[in-house]
Amino acid sequence: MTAQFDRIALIGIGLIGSSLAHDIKRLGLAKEVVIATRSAETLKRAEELALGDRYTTSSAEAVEGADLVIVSVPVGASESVAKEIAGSLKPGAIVTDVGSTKASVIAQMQPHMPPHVHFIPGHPLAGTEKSGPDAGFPGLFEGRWCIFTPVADTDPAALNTLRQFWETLGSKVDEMDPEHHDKVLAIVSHLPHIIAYNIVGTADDLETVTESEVIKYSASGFRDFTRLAASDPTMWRDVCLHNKDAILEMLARFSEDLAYLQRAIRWGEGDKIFELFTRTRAVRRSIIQAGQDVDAPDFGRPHALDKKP
Ligand SMILES: NC(=O)C1=CN([C@@H]2O[C@H](COP(=O)(O)OP(=O)(O)OC[C@H]3O[C@@H](n4cnc5c(N)ncnc54)[C@H](O)[C@@H]3O)[C@@H](O)[C@H]2O)C=CC1
Ligand SMILES: O=C(O)C(=O)Cc1ccc(O)cc1
Repeated sequence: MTAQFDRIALIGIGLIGSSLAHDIKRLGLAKEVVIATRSAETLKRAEELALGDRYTTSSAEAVEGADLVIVSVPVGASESVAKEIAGSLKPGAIVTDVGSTKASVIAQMQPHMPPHVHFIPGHPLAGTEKSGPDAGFPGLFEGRWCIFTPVADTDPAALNTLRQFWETLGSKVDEMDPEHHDKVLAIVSHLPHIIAYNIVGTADDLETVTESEVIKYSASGFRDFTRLAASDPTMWRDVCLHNKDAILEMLARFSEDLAYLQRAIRWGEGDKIFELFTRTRAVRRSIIQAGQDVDAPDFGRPHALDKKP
């Protein structure tokens, strides 16, 4: 297969950047891959893992002559990266990102993008709780959604090129407006992580009361939460701060529904409890029927929220 790109620059080489590097190499998608990351230590590790062809701690240097630039850094670092690369981007380059929140990333990056490049925000709905260059692996994006949230007047040819790139990695591509993306992801991804961080934090506080029995007897339900709660603190702090409105809206709704369940338990209203648990069981069945692998990290159908009243 002939390389789709002459030079790809990967800015940030953690779980997502390194998974992209593995796939780009495996599938021969670029003649050259240039890797940039802030810390010299991470860069050295990326080189040891032979993730690219050239390595630099300067994002500006990395993007020189690149026809595709993929920014894979915590969303709070988007503006500083955009500022750093803006003056070095090649005319006609496609600049994309993989951030878990979209409206904030657009607000941080778009103002710095020169008119001669194609800025196309994106978000692969694929990942794990691990981070850093050792965490990446080939095939992470296979069978997963990648959502684009294009800005006004996006060049259809550039959009198509980026779509082909993700499809070559095995992803299914969808488009949404950024605000809708942020609402959907708040409920299907951000809230589950926040709930996990919270319940594991509560259990940890209770450790002294329960004499370490929380950890000793942790059953699979709790263990599932600890996986999510082991996710990268910087990345998830940034998600919370950069999707604040949608997360607070969903948390308010969640708290209301929790209060309903709490009340039903207090008053012994078994019918209400049974009805809710039956309804939620059906959700998992419909995810399986839709062809989603529910045992792997996944987010179900991107438009699930549309069905809510
Ligand atoms: N972890 C996951 O499961 C998923 C993460 N994402 C998004 O992908 C992005 C990257 O996440 P991960 O790869 O998991 O994080 P990570 O923590 O594994 O890697 C982040 C990388 O960015 C680098 N970095 C941080 N600030 C930088 C800066 N100013 N300039 C250059 N490099 C910088 C770090 O050195 C590191 O190499 C985040 O925006 C996250 O929201 C999207 C889908 C899934
Ligand atoms: O590990 C998991 O279960 C995840 O949820 C991974 C993940 C985290 C953040 C994203 O924006 C997309 C995927």
